[in-house]
Parts: sequence; C-alpha cells; structure tokens
Amino acid sequence: MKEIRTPATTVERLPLYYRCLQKLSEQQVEVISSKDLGNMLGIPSTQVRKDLSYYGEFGRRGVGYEVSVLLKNLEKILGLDNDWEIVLIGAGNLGQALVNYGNFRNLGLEINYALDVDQGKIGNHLGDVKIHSVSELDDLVQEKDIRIAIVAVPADSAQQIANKLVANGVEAIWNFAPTRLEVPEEIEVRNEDLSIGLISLTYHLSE
Ligand SMILES: NC(=O)c1ccc[n+]([C@@H]2O[C@H](COP(=O)([O-])OP(=O)(O)OC[C@H]3O[C@@H](n4cnc5c(N)ncnc54)[C@H](O)[C@@H]3O)[C@@H](O)[C@H]2O)c1
Repeated sequence: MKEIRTPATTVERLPLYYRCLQKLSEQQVEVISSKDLGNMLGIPSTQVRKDLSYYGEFGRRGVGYEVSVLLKNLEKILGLDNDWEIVLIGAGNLGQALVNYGNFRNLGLEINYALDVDQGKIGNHLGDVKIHSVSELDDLVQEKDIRIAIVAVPADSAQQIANKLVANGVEAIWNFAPTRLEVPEEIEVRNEDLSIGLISLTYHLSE
C-alpha cells in the first residue's frame, strides 16, 4: 500500500490546533466545528478538515469535533503524552529565556537540564534548573536517556556540541546558533533563526 505522507505545513499547524483545543477545553467547550476552529486560527474549515483527516476520522458531519477526544488524540500524535527529558546547552541570554519561558509547561514540556562552559554560571540556578558543567554532557545524556537537546551556544561551538549530543544518543536538536549543523540523516534538527523573521519584515517594507 502506498504510504500517504503528511505535508509539512499540516504538521506545522497541529500545535496551533492543539493550543486552541486546550483553550476550548479550559472554557468547558465540548464540541467545535471545523468552521469555528478555523475561524479561531484564521484557517479555512476545508483545510482544518483536511489536516485532521490525515490522522483519522475525528469529526462528525454536521456536528464537529469533540474537544476532549481531539485534544487527547493530538496530544498523542504530537508526542506530548511522553515525559521527555530535555537538555539545554548554553545557559546565556537566550538559554536563560528559554528555561524561564513558562508556556512550555502548558504543553507538558520542560527543560530539565542546563549545561554551560562558564565557571561563573556553573552551579547557579535558572528557576529550578541547576546549571551543570558541559563536561558532564556525555554522562548526563546517556544516564538520563535524553533524546532532545537545545543548542544555544555561540555558532563556533555549536557543531562540536552537536557531535557530542549525537554521539551520546540525542535524536532531536533545536538549534538556535546561526549555523548549519552537520548531523546524520536520521537526526531531526530544527533551526531557529530569529534574524530571518526580522529580515523578512525589512524585505517587505523595502519592496
Ligand atoms: N539572544 C538572542 O536573542 C538570540 C537569538 C537568536 C539566536 N541566538 C543565538 O543563540 C546562541 C546563544 O545566544 P546568547 O545571546 O544566549 O549568547 P550568550 O553569549 O549570552 O550565551 C552563550 C552561552 O553559551 C555558553 N557556551 C559557550 N561555549 C560553550 C560550550 N562549548 N559548551 C557549553 N556552553 C558554552 C557561554 O558560556 C554562554 O553562557 C548564539 O549562537 C546566538 O547567535 C541568540
């Protein structure tokens, strides 16, 4: 049987549906139509139905989606029903902001460990998270079976850190350093480059 690949744009929208459904659930809304869900997110109802149809038959024609059922299913699809252990490398300005960002918790996600090379930072706490020496990376990643890492070190250290992470079993990297990481094909890398967002605005104003 030919496997149907879910478009990347659909996958990108799933967290939006999830967050929206969380809000609806908090507001005790039990059922939502694709039209209303789409209106809340600025997405056409046809797109909402198509996106969700890749994962199953969640809605009922003329009725809509049961919020709690769709929320539970999306939680599973997005892997948010797992207790992921996440390590941050580089507890500088950005790293600190990420650890202190409370909204990850609303998704059931948490940065559990922070590593840095700076002796002046090692031993300090970012909230509940103690900053450990980066020399502990190998042992920590292996012992805690960490599969997700956040790289927030300067660009010239990022590749070396990525190599160590991958060698110790990390499978997914959220990379904030403005550099392309060379990793094996099976490693999932998500690059976050804030300057690209800002440049897209200056580009449009300059047209
Ligand atoms: N600050 C931002 O808003 C921002 C935005 C986008 C991208 N970035 C990128 O994210 C990265 C971090 O930015 P920042 O502003 O937090 O810088 P920063 O200088 O404040 O922090 C970097 C931290 O990494 C640590 N570090 C350096 N080498 C290391 C190594 N080998 N192992 C472990 N820790 C190491 C430093 O001691 C420092 O604490 C940079 O690559 C930067 O370009 C930053």
